[in-house]
Amino acid sequence: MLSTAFRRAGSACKRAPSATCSGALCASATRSLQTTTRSFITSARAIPAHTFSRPSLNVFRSMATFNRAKPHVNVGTIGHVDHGKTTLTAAITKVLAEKGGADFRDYASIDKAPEERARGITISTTHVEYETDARHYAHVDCPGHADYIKNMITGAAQMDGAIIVVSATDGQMPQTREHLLLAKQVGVDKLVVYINKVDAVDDKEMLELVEMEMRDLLGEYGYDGEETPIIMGSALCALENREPEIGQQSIFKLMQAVDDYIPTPVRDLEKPFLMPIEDVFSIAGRGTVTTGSVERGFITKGADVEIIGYGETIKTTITGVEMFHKELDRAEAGDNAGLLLRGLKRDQLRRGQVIAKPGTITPHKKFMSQMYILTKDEGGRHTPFVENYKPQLYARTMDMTATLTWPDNETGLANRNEGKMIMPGDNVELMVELSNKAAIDEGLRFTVREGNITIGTGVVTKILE
Ligand SMILES: Nc1nc2c(ncn2[C@@H]2O[C@H](COP(=O)(O)OP(=O)(O)OP(=O)(O)O)[C@@H](O)[C@H]2O)c(=O)[nH]1
Ligand SMILES: [Mg+2]
Repeated sequence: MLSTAFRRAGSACKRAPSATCSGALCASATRSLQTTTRSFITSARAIPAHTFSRPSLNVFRSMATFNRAKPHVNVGTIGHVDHGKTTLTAAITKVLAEKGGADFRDYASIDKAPEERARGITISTTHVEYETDARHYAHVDCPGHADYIKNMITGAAQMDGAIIVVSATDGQMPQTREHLLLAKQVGVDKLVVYINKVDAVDDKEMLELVEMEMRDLLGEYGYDGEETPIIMGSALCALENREPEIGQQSIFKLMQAVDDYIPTPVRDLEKPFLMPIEDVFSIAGRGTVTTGSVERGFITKGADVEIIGYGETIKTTITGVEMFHKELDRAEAGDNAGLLLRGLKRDQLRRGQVIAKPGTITPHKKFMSQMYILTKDEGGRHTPFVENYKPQLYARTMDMTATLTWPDNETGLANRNEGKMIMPGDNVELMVELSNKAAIDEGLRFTVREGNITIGTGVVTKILE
């Protein structure tokens, strides 16, 4: 238990440094470590020493050692309340643990999700890890609907693919649709469907109907309704070692489908180069240097680049790469670098622009977004806001005034308020117009603030202009 806490504390910091996480062992991770340690100590006190030491030893003995050389993929369970997301998560770890590919995590330990903070929002999520023969997975399960929404919008636990759980007894329900829509919005392009609770349904036709309806629904939300794998089974049977056909076997089938159908994500290093400018200096005799943290790809001396944002795009060449006051040939994703630019004056450059491989990102002013508006308790607004609200938008290193308007064609999820008021706690689709051009791409995450208050957090879903 303690070791899991340490692992979690360590892994929490693989996130990109943000306002709440400054790299190394960030505050939130330390806090969750402390909380877990504290609860560990409290619970230990209640149990006689002999019963305490034995299970904890077994935990260490049974610990799976994961093969980090395998491709890593982030997945998660999504779907309507009570359809069996947590039971399935526990079942996957149980079935894979028997092959040495996981540490079994029981239902209670998954459902007792620790609270994390991302972009000022409290989100409860549990991460479990396991591996198949082909890949290593980090899997996220949230205890409540609101946590799924925040998690998907902030990308606090980003998913490269998802397992959507649908109960055979209910079929698709409102949150099945809502999670499907959100997943598509935030760029989860491939899903696998698990039709759960097959043990509770005798009628074969009923199962076929649920499958047919799911295929239609997938198509409706822009997924491939024909190709998407749909697995039928019972997570509870798998967890309780009953009816292996629909229990354990269904978990193997599910993981095979996840291995085969959800693609391995492109690593940051393999993406085209992009570095947001943090600062600009002019160095006598050498020229203009910009500093920043390389977001993706790599750059070498002599490469052609574009500077995008605020005004016209500028073309130039990198004449030097520096790190730790040393001149180098190359900087790559994750590095803090200084880049020397040919023929540019200091006043042509500013924080908030990005330096990118030519043609890979373009400047825009207007886009669609999916946003979560923070509640008062999360430090957000106390009151609703109306159309043409103008907060400050922060993304990468830039901040600009943004005008928020309601989209013309409202989707089912957007703008629940008939009176066109957005309430704290809402999850809405909003149109954003920036005061200036900025390097924007679909999937870019941002926050909006007013004064010292974080109003909301969002993700770019579609470029408009
Ligand atoms: N009969 C049957 N019941 C199941 C199965 N899987 C889960 N359940 C039951 O369904 C209920 C809900 O399961 P959970 O795993 O908590 O569902 P969830 O989707 O995580 O629920 P929330 O996190 O509250 O949204 C529990 O009582 C489970 O025991 C199954 O395969 N068969
Ligand atoms: Mg659950």
